[in-house]
Amino acid sequence: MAGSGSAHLRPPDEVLLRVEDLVVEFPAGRGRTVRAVSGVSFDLARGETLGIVGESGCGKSSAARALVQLPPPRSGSVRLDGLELTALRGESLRRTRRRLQMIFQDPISSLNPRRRVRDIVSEGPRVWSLPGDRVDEVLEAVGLDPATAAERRPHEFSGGQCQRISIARALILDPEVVICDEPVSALDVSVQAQILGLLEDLKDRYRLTLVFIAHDLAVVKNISDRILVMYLGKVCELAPSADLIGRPAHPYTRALIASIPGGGLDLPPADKLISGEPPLPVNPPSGCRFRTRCPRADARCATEEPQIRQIGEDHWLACHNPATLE
Ligand SMILES: Nc1ncnc2c1ncn2[C@@H]1O[C@H](COP(=O)(O)OP(=O)(O)OP(=O)(O)O)[C@@H](O)[C@H]1O
Repeated sequence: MAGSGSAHLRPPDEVLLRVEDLVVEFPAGRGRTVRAVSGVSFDLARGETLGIVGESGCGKSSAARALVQLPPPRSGSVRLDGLELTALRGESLRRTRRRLQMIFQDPISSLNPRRRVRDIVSEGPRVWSLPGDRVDEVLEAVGLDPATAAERRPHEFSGGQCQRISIARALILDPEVVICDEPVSALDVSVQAQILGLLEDLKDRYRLTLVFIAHDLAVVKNISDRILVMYLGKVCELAPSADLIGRPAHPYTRALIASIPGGGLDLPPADKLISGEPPLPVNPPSGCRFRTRCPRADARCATEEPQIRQIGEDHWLACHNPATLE
């Protein structure tokens, strides 16, 4: 049975990955802890792409890493096909982790500069004792010519090509879920579109389920089936992509959309929808965490934390004073 912060979760048998009440904490000096992720829940059906968006520091990467238990969350549940990952240790955790692969923001620094592409891509299968003879296949799948690319080293490639190599390195392990943490943020805009297109193709070809993290809503809006908006470690809003972009209800989601050039909605300028800087996660505001920057905040927002509730078909919101687009 889902808790009050998990009302938006689908029944376990309908989902491949189910994350419930995830809490991630880090030491923050002087005996304090920072709660980077504070009770986040979401799920993914097999073959679905979930976009997770929010400003830098809202806890997206911490949530992503907690899915693969690196490090394990402080509390909460992460279930892959019914298997509780937080209960696994040692070899069984290692084996299960192969099924969830991550792709990171900075492709160049995540590749060992001294090794040839063939060795980089085949390292995973060696470690996992899997057949490593798919190097050519996965290089071809990510749009690199195996005959020329496999014997070269990362510095001979552009940023976009290095990201293709990172994707090949993940694909060769035959993952079910690929967690993409800001995979195009370091790339030129034209290259971003190519990598996004590639991920969509690979998703169909290899029947992948994707978690796609970005600070920029414009990046996730076309690739995601559903989008989850996070603010200061909490879920603000979750809805199918077109619904979230077309009918945003949370003041923070509206501010994110207003900052997309040509966002398509008749919204006030972003600086009228959000003010100031995000508070420090070590000392979050009482009640609704967004209230200190929110033009719609009232007294209730300071005292009562909004719980997630349904406002439309599969559209979920945590806000006392949502906006509607008339
Ligand atoms: N290893 C760590 N030690 C201490 N604090 C951390 C650590 N990792 C993250 N944090 C803190 O947790 C909060 C969330 O960070 P996180 O990187 O998850 O956010 P993010 O939304 O992914 O941002 P970014 O896109 O900048 O990485 C921040 O306040 C950050 O300083």
